[in-house]
Amino acid sequence: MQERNNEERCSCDLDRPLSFAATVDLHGDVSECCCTFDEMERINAEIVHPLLKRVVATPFFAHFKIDLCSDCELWTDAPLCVLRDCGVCECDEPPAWASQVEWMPSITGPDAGCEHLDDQVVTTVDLHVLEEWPSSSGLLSFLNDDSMVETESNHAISDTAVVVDLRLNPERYTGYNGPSAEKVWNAIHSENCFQQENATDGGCSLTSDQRVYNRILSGLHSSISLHIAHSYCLEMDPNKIAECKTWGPNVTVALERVLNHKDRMENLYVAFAVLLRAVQKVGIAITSAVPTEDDFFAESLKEWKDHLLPQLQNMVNTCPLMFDETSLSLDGEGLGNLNRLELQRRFRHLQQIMQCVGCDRCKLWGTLQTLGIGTALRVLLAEDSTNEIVELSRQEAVALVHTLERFSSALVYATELAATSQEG
Ligand SMILES: Cc1cc2nc3c(=O)[nH]c(=O)nc-3n(C[C@H](O)[C@H](O)[C@H](O)COP(=O)(O)OP(=O)(O)OC[C@H]3O[C@@H](n4cnc5c(N)ncnc54)[C@H](O)[C@@H]3O)c2cc1C
Repeated sequence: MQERNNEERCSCDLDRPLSFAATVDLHGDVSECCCTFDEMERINAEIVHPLLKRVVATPFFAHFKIDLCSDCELWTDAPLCVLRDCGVCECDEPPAWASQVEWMPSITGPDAGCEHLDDQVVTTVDLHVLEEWPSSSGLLSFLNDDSMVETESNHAISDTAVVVDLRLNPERYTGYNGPSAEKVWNAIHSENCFQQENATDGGCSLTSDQRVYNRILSGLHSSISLHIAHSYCLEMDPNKIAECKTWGPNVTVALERVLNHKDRMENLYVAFAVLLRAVQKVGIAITSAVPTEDDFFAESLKEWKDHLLPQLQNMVNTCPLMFDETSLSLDGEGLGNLNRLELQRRFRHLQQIMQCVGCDRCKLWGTLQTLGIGTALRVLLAEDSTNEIVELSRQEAVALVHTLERFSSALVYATELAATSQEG
């Protein structure tokens, strides 16, 4: 990580006395970043979060394609779900663009081979995604020698993949827990994350890139926990099987899982900073991923291009970076030396782990955010010196923006839940 002098440091002069971070004893610069907790919190609350919410509510950014039927290849899974909300609602009315699909699966309606989906199923395929996938060789392919991170653009779309409307499938409490969830989180933290080895000098043996990688995944976990705490089932419906009657915030869950753990909170800030920097850096590619001649996406393009993107670009000029990707450079010092194949291997493993999530709704959001994180690292690790132009597939653009929105919302929820706990 390059040291910045005082002039280069973040100094967004936003006049609002809000500091949730201070209330949970987080002061000064966020680790691995070049911004304080306070600055990051304010920028998110005042600029980024309100605009992101508008962007992800539009049709382009609200649709994501996923294969919920993929099997867990790593172990035999025994999921435990208590709510119907574990399921994913697919689009009842497929969006107009979905009707242009050239390829259709042989079975319409519920897929016989997919036990996860018991709602009415519309097995449509996103033509835009299909178009981008096979032509991904023209993109930054992470499977060739220059590759670093394998992302979805390297994978073929499976026959059982479905388009889902994320607005109908909010990330919230589903009741997924027990050994299945435990095993997934354990695989993420104890196998996929870089493990600390005892350094001879007794110090930290992880390099900066390894620490950032670990922090992003821990930040993802914090974000998921805060979304659960923010939309928790407070009372089950006694008249219906496995349905929730009353939804609301659960402060105890927020405190126990995240707010009382400074490291988990800090890692959420790091994850937010990394994703924000990636979205800033690749803004033009996100614009390019939105079809321009399709009226269905006009609002999506407008919200992104006319509102959020200019603000993000403005922030680059007026407020120095929150995260400096040169600290991740593969040619730099420290973990810059991270082996490209090793990073690729870890992401492939992470994708496999997400296939083992035993609840459809959780799998949807876990998979989307894995792709968002992978895309962010791909963007930040692209070598500027070669003037590499990063292109994003539809899926990557949606996942990247949505993952930033998840982390951004989680920071806001943390503030709200902490305030509620102090009131009580
Ligand atoms: C990918 C994925 C998505 C999920 N999505 C949902 C969902 O949408 N809705 C839902 O209700 N449930 C979801 N779950 C389940 C949920 O995350 C919890 O596993 C479950 O609620 C049980 O929580 P727990 O209290 O046992 O702790 P868990 O959250 O399962 O944590 C397990 C252990 O991980 C460690 N840990 C916790 N937080 C962090 C952190 N931030 N950084 C590092 N280590 C940490 C702690 O040692 C903790 O004991 C998901 C699980 C996974 C794996």
